[in-house]
Amino acid sequence: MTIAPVSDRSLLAGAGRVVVKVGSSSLTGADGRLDHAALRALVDVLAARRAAGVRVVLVSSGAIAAGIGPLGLHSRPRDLATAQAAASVGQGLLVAAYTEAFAAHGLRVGQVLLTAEDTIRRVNYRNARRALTRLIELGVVPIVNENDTVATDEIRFGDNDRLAALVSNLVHADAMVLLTDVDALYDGPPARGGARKITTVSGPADLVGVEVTGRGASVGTGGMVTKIDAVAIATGSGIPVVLTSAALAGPALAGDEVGTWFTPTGRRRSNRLLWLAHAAHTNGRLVLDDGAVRALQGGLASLLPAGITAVEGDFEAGDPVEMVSAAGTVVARGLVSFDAVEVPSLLGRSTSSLREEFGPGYDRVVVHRDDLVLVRRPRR
Ligand SMILES: Nc1ncnc2c1ncn2[C@@H]1O[C@H](COP(=O)(O)OP(=O)(O)O)[C@@H](O)[C@H]1O
Ligand SMILES: N[C@@H](CCC(=O)OP(=O)(O)O)C(=O)O
Repeated sequence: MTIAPVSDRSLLAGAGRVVVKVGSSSLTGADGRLDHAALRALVDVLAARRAAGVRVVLVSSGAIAAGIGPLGLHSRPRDLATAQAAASVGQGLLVAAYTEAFAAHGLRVGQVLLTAEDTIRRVNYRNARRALTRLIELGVVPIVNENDTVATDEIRFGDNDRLAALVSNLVHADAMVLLTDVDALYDGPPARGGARKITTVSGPADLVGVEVTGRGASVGTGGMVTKIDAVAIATGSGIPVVLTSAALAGPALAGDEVGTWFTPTGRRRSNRLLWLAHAAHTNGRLVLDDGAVRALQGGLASLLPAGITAVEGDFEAGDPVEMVSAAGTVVARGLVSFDAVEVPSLLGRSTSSLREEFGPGYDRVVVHRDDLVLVRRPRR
């Protein structure tokens, strides 16, 4: 007797915990303002999944879009300060709309605002994880967004796609669903015409030749590029992803054959430093000698002062920095334990000579291995 192959997507139908991310483009009308009917339609679908026993965490964009109308703006603000002001006004309205729509189904929501830093600093990370876990246990639907008002240009997600991938990892989601304004990934920007739909992606090799652009809808940010980055983070840590349109959220969550299905490529792993591995911005660079590069790539070593040949940038202890080889290849990212001004006097020195000269406290590692993540360049 032959057993019919079980579609991977059946995983979704039986998932216990799912992170759903909805983009600004799916929540706004042609005028760029919040589309309440679209929001309610999404909530109806999510509430039905909750009723079926699935714990849903919603990562929702739309704060800036929701602030456009009330502030009398005509389009999405380009400068950071006005975008932050719009997010400040819009986030309250967005969550009020969700609170009302979920309440119609007898469900409570909880607002969770995160910054990129919350996903790398150990204390913040643990806090965020604890709070999200408790909300889920209490039967609340967490509604997550980036804390736009305090996020700085230097360290921010900017789009919610990667944030959703990190949240998926944080809450140990069984699957992540990315909802946008196209029904699937295509082999080129669909607006151009002639592009073909891709139904399954089993690994990076399936993306070779696929053209994705960073320009999305006028209210969205990051286009398909940040979604593919988010997919790499999630699938690389064992979480399958479905990418489809908000209109197909119901079938997607039920495990039907809609959108693009991305199969996991890696295993679940320690996740605190995931964002650091994929961060666009670091505050400085440490140049390493060959021995230090080999030691870090071995996977067990911390970075000692003796392996550093040069320091670049202006950082403080606790900031994210890149570690590069003599040829300039990024080997790792990590949280540094000295200020930039302190490092030059440590260069090339053994920890015992540092202790003798500067006293205890200066014999510590420059980047501890618990605060360090190796960088493997994505193949595009
Ligand atoms: N290869 C591709 N396949 C599908 N969509 C693509 C592709 N390349 C670019 N896009 C664009 O990405 C857009 C979605 O990104 P974005 O506007 O940032 O959405 P969201 O607000 O949902 O995050 C789509 O509207 C589409 O035009
Ligand atoms: N935090 C921002 C999200 C930025 C954004 O537009 O993201 P997305 O639509 O998901 O590409 C907001 O709520 O407006």
